[in-house]
Amino acid sequence: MKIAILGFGTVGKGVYEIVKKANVQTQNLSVSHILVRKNKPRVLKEMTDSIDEIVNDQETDIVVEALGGIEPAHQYILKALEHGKHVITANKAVIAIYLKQFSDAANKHGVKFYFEASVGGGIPWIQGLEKALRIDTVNTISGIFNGTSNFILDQMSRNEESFDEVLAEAQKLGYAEADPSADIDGIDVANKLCISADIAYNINLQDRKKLPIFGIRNITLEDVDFFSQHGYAVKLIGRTHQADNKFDYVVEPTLFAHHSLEANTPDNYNLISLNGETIGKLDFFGQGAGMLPTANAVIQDILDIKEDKDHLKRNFDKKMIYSSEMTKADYLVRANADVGSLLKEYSPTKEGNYYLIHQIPVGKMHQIMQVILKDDDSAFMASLPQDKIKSSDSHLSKQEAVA
Ligand SMILES: NC(=O)C1=CN([C@@H]2O[C@H](COP(=O)(O)OP(=O)(O)OC[C@H]3O[C@@H](n4cnc5c(N)ncnc54)[C@H](OP(=O)(O)O)[C@@H]3O)[C@@H](O)[C@H]2O)C=CC1
Ligand SMILES: N[C@@H](CC=O)C(=O)O
Repeated sequence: MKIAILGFGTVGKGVYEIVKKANVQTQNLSVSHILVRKNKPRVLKEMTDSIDEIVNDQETDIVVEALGGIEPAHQYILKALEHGKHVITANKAVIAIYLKQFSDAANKHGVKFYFEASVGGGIPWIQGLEKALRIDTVNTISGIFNGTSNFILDQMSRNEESFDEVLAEAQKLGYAEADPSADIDGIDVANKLCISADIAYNINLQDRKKLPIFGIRNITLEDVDFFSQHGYAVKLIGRTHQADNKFDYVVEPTLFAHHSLEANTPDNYNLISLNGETIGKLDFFGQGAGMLPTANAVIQDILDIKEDKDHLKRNFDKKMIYSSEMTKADYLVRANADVGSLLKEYSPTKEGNYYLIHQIPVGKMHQIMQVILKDDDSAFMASLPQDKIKSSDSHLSKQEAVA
């Protein structure tokens, strides 16, 4: 099979490297083209700057899109599908918006559109989710979906390195997005959660403007220490659950007890869980970012196409209602401004600059946080796992009540 790779950065190079290694599974694969920008030197004979040359090449079977971003990735994927090429992409930003359009185009032109690498890097998450859905309704999806933010939080807590230092390291290691604000502001998690929810619920969740998304941009070493003193590690989490034709959805920092699986997910690793009716809780763990793990997931899709393996078919046309009130949680909010009055309905208690708020609807907490940020743009918040905060030995239950 001949493969064209669009984009020769971290992922594109990883795919090229694995195909070139030509092991037993991949020995009949070869790279026909590599799309690079006009101004780039052509250091490999496969390089071209013409997408038309690629889609019009009768011998190219599969196009691997690894450019990133929305345009021209969106147009190039459609063009390749319309020219009868199978398409594989790792680009969650473009899939989160156009999954239905790509799937419809692939069906129309009798080709496959696969995207395992787009969520969870090297973890076979999409495949695991689709397999669970063959039998079960999946009610909950949650977990650590971003390698860069996990690497940052892990290094901050283990080595007391500053946020900026660790972010620079994550960029050097090829974990971060071209614009790393997607990693630290929760947008990348939101894209991956959106793709997962689209598949799990068979919906087309395109408009995420009103969804609660809060990242780790404002976290400090002092926050990490404070949480740790109280027995918790902080992780950036994506979470959705459905019931009675409604679903909720949130991206936010969350605290986990030191002994939990989440707290022990290190480096660039992801931990994604689903809950199905008969299977119960299933956890998926592995490297969520990085050149070779991500390229490995792309090659798995290539081999599925080579072996003519179908993935789950979805039309993404179910209508469900998003509810911001479906779930309540306890939160810790760190703010320099006096925010007690904003939160008084939820019995806040206070320790230093940290407010503990009880059982507030998730959507409401995110709305209030937007107000708090207007007074203190360095404020931070994290939710708490329900079963932990109520334990009588928790230091957090011994805080002062806010008048
Ligand atoms: N890195 C990772 O661990 C993972 C990445 N992904 C996804 O994979 C995709 C690629 O990521 P990654 O490889 O890390 O990104 P990189 O920035 O390392 O690579 C992208 C490459 O594509 C090139 N490129 C961008 N636009 C064009 C264009 N119009 N024509 C030709 N070349 C272009 C870039 O060139 P230039 O540098 O000149 O802009 C760059 O060389 C992204 O969607 C990302 O979200 C998914 C899972 C994991
Ligand atoms: N920037 C992303 C790359 C993989 O999806 C991450 O850090 O998880």
